[in-house]
Amino acid sequence: MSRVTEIDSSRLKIFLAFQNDPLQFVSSLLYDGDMVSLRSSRKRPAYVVNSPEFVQEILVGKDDFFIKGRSSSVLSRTIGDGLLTSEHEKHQQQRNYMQPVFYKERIQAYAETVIGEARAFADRLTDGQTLSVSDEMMKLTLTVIAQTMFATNLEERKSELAAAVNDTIERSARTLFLPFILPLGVPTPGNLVHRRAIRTLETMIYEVIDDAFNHPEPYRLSLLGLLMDTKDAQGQGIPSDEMRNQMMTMLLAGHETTANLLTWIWFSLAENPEVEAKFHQELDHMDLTTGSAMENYRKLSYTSLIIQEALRLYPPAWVILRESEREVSLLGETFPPQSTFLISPYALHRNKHVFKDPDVFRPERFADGISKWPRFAYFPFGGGSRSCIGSNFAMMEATLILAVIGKQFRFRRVDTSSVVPEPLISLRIKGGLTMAAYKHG
Ligand code: HEM
Repeated sequence: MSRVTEIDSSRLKIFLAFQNDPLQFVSSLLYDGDMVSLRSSRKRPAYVVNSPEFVQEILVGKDDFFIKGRSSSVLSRTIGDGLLTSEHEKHQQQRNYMQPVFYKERIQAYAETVIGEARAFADRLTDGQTLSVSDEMMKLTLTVIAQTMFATNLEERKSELAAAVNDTIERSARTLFLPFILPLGVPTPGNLVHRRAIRTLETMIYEVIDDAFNHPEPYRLSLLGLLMDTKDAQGQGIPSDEMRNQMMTMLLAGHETTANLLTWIWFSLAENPEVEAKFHQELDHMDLTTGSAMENYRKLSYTSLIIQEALRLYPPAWVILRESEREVSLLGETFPPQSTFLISPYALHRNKHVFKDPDVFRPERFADGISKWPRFAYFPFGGGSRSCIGSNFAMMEATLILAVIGKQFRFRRVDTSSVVPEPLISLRIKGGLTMAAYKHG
């Protein structure tokens, strides 16, 4: 019997349902079969993948049959050919030269920066202050990325650059699932906003690259320093437009994801006082001002469970897209070239047959590890050759930011409006999240 089922609806209805509410759409198909065909065009069929086995086959087993396809074309309008968007040998080559930025020793040094920035943020907060937690987390993670990856202090340009990153992400997300992609050169209002945002980011990036060539020493241990030192077999260095692409990649991939995750966590802690109490109990027993940042990070075991649970319920990368380049056989089923596969961690992480009470925020479910679930039932950082290169960095960053701020403050919502997830490039809270900060301890 085929493991591919066909959805019982017209193409137009499917298209509209997806456009209207992508999360609801993918979730509604979760129990309709291991792989659900969307009855899209015969030439370019599309499928929603529901079974961890198929996910593993696509991301790992048969990964060389697939490219990122549409998601790459949309993002490359901003990033160019960077690690997130490049394909084939070029991707492999870029992954090899970028990997050392994420070596353990480097992460240790970044951890000190994270602690410093989180502490500066907490020191500025006052008891009873109302703030946009979503905006503040964006600015905080942007500062961290700029310091660790580009050895650059953004200071007063933080808000402008955060807004520019936001614009590029919003414009890219709005384009991702449109029936056709209008070239960026067409002067629609949306494209003009997008182009302006790219210019803002590029100006900062090229200023930093110029400065790094003139005064290399301060940049030596950053991504930029690594890019400047990298040579190919012929002794050729990386051209500055490729450096620009990799820096743009880090701005887009490495800051919004973590900021959204943190925002979801502050929301979840406020909604789940028992979890919040255990979180504070862990922090009360720790002195984050002594010992190395990395040592402290390793001791924050309950905080780490909270993060894993938030990554389950609110995975920033809510969808992973793949397109087959040629005919491919997956677990005995054959799919034609140019088939699109929609893999949604958001939907799969809520499978009631895998996770008991899937909608409940319960960090303890991770206490004895994840090996009790099928592989790829839980995969917030993707998998295979395209898995997240920054996953260790992200876990360290989120843990230390939560701990440093959580040691002094708790947050409460200031209104009762419902919190709605918004699936852009990464999963946000629609309209942001405003909360009040209260000092404790
Ligand atoms: C909670 C935070 C994060 C989450 C949930 C996340 C998730 C992901 C996922 C699922 C992928 C794979 C996408 C695919 O297969 O199509 C990915 C790729 C990537 N991520 Fe992350 N990410 C996070 C943070 C970061 C950070 C902090 C950085 C950099 C400092 C980063 C850099 C990248 C890059 C460069 C890629 C592309 C890797 C490649 O294709 O070789 N991410 N991320």
